[in-house]
Amino acid sequence: MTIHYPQTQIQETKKKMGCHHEGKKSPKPHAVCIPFPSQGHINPMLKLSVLLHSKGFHITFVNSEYNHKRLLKSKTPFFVDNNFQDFIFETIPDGLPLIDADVTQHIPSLCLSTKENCLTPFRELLININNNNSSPVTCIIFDGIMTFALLAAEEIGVPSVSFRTTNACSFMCNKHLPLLVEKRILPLKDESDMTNGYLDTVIDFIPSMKNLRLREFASQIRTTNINDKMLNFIMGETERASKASAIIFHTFDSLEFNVLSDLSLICPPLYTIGPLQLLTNQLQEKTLKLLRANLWKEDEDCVNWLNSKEEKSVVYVNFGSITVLTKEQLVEFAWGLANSKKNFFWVIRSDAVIGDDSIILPSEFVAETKERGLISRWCCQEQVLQHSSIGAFLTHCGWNSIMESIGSGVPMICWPFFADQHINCRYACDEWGVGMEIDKNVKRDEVEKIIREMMDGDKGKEVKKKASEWKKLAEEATGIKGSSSLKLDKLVKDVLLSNYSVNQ
Ligand SMILES: O=c1ccn([C@@H]2O[C@H](COP(=O)(O)OP(=O)(O)O[C@H]3O[C@H](CO)[C@@H](O)[C@H](O)[C@H]3O)[C@@H](O)[C@H]2O)c(=O)[nH]1
Repeated sequence: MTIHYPQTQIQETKKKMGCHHEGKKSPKPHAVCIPFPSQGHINPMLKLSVLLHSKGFHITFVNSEYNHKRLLKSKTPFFVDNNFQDFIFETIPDGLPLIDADVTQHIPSLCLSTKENCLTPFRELLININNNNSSPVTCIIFDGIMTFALLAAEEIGVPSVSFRTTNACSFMCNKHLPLLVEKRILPLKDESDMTNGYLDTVIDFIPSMKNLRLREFASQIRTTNINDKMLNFIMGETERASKASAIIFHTFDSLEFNVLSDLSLICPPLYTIGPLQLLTNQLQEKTLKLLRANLWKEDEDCVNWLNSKEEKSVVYVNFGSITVLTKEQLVEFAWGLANSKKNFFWVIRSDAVIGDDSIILPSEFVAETKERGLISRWCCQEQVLQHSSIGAFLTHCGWNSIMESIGSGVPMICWPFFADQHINCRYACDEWGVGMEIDKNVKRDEVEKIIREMMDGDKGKEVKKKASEWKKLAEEATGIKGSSSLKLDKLVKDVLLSNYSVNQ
């Protein structure tokens, strides 16, 4: 797939920029950062933006109108009354009908809508910035699945960097989807392939990734239709990422060394910058360091409750911002937690259960666990994972959750839900040794058993040891001379300032 840059559009955009930035003296380099408009993408982009701000960049951070309203409503500390110098929030529409509810938008619709509808308002925004702002745009950092931004960057003549908020392994899998199609492994022959063992087909031709199974690839590719929109969306966005000036992965070198080496042969320059929270934690400027963007309102402080619990005695349960559970799954998890007899802190989003507005947990469960269980709607996950009372994290394996857990040395119980979470789970459990997997078809007995094993068993001991080893490596990567810190500096110097210095 090739991108065609319409020359007339490039000229048109430049014409609309009354004052071209070429030759203009720029007081500060100006990075426009545009995340995919969902929580798991906004968080890492915000952290990266804060880091760039600390390196002297003026930042414009572009949210969708829908999310901006929610961020104001959720009263996330420091977001509402932000008046940070040179850190500006702007909005563009995401193209979906506006709804008046704090819910996860339908992700496939959001993917297709941003692709179709966001270029025009984004282009207008860039023109406005360049016409009205004393520091014109000098680079664009766009979410890895928002490649329409490449075109806008080309039109205004600045470098553009793709920021993958998932890991290098999942990108490597996506890169090889066309080969799976060519080998007729995809699409599925018919619906029965979903259940007849076909998804266990071994895929042994992906560089540096051994013994993969088809089910570990992005779940959206499980289709019988070669023209399926999401299959083509993923292949298209992955292919177009190669047109960027560089690609950033939210990871660190030692974690994905082999895959990164092989990817570097077929991609633009790669920059591994993570775990991001370990880098932002080192910043001096407190306000920006604490800048967060919660789409859901945080519940009352859970820290007091955690403070009352013994060290490493609490199982933290959180399935991120997109996962939805059936009522049956919710109840199985509930009884698994109750029967394990361990302390637990469980976050259940207000829109996390299918077909139900309110959370319905059996009253016997509530009575049984009231002394040792806390349930909340949303929390500050980073803070929770760093709390000394947390002994394990029952997670859906969203990549941020894994990076936050690894950075805090917390072992994981893995229950992947969709997208890249299957490959994340596979690597967390089999390659890095920091996780134990729960069967998709969740049953209370298994939940109880795996929690006990993790908290008290021999396998649990091994996994905890690995988790603290990886924490050390993550700290090394983010130390002053660590690979992630050096890569961030190199990205700034070699890519993000390349246009800026030309203008000086
Ligand atoms: O109560 C909560 C729940 C979540 N979070 C934060 O929200 C983010 C959630 O991100 P993630 O763990 O990656 O889960 P998702 O929201 O599901 O993330 C989406 O985006 C990720 C990055 O692209 C992908 O890896 C996932 O598969 C995809 O579902 C993390 O930073 C959490 O710290 C909170 O602060 N409080």
